[in-house]
Amino acid sequence: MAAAQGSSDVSSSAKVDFLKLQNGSDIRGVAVGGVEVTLGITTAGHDVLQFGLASTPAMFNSTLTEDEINHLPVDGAIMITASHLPYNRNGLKFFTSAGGLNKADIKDILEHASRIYEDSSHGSTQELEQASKGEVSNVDYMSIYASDLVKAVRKSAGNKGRGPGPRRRGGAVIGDAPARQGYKLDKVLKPLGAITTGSQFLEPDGMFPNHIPNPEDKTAMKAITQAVADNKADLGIIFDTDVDRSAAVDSSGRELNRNRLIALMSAIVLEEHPGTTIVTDSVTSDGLTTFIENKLGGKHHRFKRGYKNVIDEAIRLNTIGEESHLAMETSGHGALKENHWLDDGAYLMVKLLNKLAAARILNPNVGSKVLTDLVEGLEEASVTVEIRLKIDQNHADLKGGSFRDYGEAVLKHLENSISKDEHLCKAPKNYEGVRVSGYGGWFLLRLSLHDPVLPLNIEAPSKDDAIKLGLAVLTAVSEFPALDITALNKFLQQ
Ligand SMILES: O=P(O)(O)OC[C@H]1O[C@H](O)[C@H](O)[C@@H](O)[C@@H]1O
Repeated sequence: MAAAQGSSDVSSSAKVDFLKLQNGSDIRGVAVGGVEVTLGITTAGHDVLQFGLASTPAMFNSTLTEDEINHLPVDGAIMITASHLPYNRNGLKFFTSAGGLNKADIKDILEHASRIYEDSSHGSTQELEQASKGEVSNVDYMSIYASDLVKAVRKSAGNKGRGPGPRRRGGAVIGDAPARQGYKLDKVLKPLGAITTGSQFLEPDGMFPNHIPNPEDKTAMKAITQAVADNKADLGIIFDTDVDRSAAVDSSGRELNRNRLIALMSAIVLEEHPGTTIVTDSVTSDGLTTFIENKLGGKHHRFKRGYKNVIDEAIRLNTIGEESHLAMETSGHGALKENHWLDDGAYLMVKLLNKLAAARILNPNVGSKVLTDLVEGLEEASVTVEIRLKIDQNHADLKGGSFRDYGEAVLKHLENSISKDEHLCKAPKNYEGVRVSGYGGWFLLRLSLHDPVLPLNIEAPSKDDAIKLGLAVLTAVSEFPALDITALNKFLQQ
């Protein structure tokens, strides 16, 4: 199993000796990992609360919820999920009340686990079960968590009526919960008075038969947009598998994801915290910066790719006296200071529902246009592409070095080459890769966080301009034979 990273920087030692833990999982975790995790924990003498099918943000929340009857809060939580990755992958996310564990903590856990395994007698499952000392209880935590979300939205609506309960145009909030987290719709949206008829793919199915469970995926967004249109709904909401990412669609079918969702969240957060800094990943658009800084009066800090990087940077800014309340990636990961810096797709959607609920107090007929209006003025490029260039790790040109070194060499060469081009200008502030403006648009070439890949993002006002930017990259990278430039050539020849 791969260990997935969470989001905190609590010291490793504080977390080793969990007293009472719980585990929950997305749909594939139920089938694969839950039993083994529980057995491992009880064998070590600790009690386990099993939540069954759960979401990542809920698992973290269970470390904070005060509920003596249900033995809450727990000391630590483990979520079994591989998010949007295929059904045959799995991973673990670990939480304490201080947030998710970071890379160093996880390395520590893995080293501990490996030592314990080596020292153990490698007993059979039956022997382990017999040795088991901790107690296992089942708790329906998702109901507790969902009712807290409902309370949060009701509070925003001044506790009047049932909440946003969209009624215009047939009054529906449509959910597309890629076959995994749909059950939550009934527990959150229905009590708020929303009609959820037309919601789709709600039956848990770990094979993900309908589309990749990823709000960045075009097919996924098309599916929810179609459902909104078919049902004349006010709002569509879509999550990834473990609900730490989300996106929305307004009643006119306009997608509220990627830069647009960051713009929308920034508008909401900057109303509450004027002038605050919004931290985002590196592939956000120039239009987003203009929108945050000129229209909303905030500060845009474009940092690195990776939700953990973005969250940690926002936390760091606060510690050095720069106020930041929102850290968000174009992938749909978003964390708010008010929500313990947890990347929580459900909480982002609650913030949107809050906005809708508050607007309905003034005008009961108002729909999701309230949200769309908040991103009015966000400039968007006509052409937006991401092209991923693979590095062949076995190629002789690597000369035995790592793909990272090779990628760095490509980037260095690109940087030199663009400095000689009068049409191009290097971004004055940039935290990863090479970001360049020119021809009314920009490109960013960087190393992938995990893979032997150099992702290239290009945004431009026209295909011609995008091609000019792409050609500037091609000229520099063609000198590196271990780099597969097929995808770039294909784009340039289209
Ligand atoms: O660097 P890339 O290959 O584009 O991957 C970047 C992505 O990696 C993971 O999925 C992280 O969870 C995301 O936060 C990040 O955006």
